[in-house]
Amino acid sequence: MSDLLTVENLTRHFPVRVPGEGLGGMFGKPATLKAVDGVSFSVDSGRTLGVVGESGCGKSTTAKLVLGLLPATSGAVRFEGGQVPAKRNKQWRALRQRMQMVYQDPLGALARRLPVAAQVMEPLTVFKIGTPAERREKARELMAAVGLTPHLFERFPHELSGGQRQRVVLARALILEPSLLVCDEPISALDVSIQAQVINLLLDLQERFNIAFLFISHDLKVVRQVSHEVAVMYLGRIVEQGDPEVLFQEPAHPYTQALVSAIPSPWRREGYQRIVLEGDPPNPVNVPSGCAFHPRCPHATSACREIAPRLADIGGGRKAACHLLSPIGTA
Ligand SMILES: Nc1ncnc2c1ncn2[C@@H]1O[C@H](COP(=O)(O)OP(=O)(O)OP(=O)(O)O)[C@@H](O)[C@H]1O
Repeated sequence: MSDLLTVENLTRHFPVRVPGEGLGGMFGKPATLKAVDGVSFSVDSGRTLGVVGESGCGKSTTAKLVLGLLPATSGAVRFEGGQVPAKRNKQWRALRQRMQMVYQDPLGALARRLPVAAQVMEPLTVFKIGTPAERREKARELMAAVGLTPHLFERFPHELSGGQRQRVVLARALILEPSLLVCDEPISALDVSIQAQVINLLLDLQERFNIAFLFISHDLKVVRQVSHEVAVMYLGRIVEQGDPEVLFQEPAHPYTQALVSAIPSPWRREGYQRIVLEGDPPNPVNVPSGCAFHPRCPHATSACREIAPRLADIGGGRKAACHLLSPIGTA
């Protein structure tokens, strides 16, 4: 199975201004915010890579870089054998047909004054695919595939429930037959009772259409359920990556251990204690030296304060960026 999506050493730094001292600091000192800082991964056809990490760790920025919605500062994204271009040119538009995005807020993603069937059909019109009758037929097919009944087809988004709207968004994303769906918190705006339905639908669609997912969420339970592989991000970097069952049962990196320890029990091993992280929440403008996690890490040594660990193989198909887990080597 060859990689569908390969991300190599991707970085995105934002120029920002931070409050400074004296009069000159009134307007803020220029600084660099490292939202994504050297991220590499790959996703195979029909597989799911789940990306987790606390707010601000760079998940959404990674998604935008993959889709070419944001230019990278450095690094590369390869999709279906081609480089995703930095500019929105003809090649980018062709690739974008094959990778689609599902956002958190389905209402915000849909036009208010257009019946949902017309919105599902729209990508075919934009890309001039098929005749009007063929487009209508394809839209009906897709809406049925995501579990929308015909009496809803001509309704407006505000006349649907949150779950139905997310189904519309999915039908529209699938109509161009993408091979990759980038899902950024796709269920977090939905009622808990509906979340499971949408997750089951995503799993079903993946099996039927062999779609790969880059699945971003802060909900570790959902990520464990849907993912074939999980990447844990901290301050713009992947700190641990591997099979979800192993990673969630036996988290190796101290940060993953803390994340997993916060998940309500049946998941936790017997005797597994909740780990409360000390120290301030991370600031991507002022990334700590060495291992960025060291100020909050209960096991940090002097080496951790000085040398940035690289993401290295720690056995069992797992990778971690931690000096405690692999011999010292810088990132
Ligand atoms: N356009 C921008 N300009 C400056 N900073 C930005 C910009 N976009 C994102 N950031 C910063 O980059 C960092 C990563 O943001 P990102 O949205 O990728 O995080 P996230 O992990 O998706 O967070 P959340 O789970 O809250 O959505 C944050 O510190 C954010 O404030």
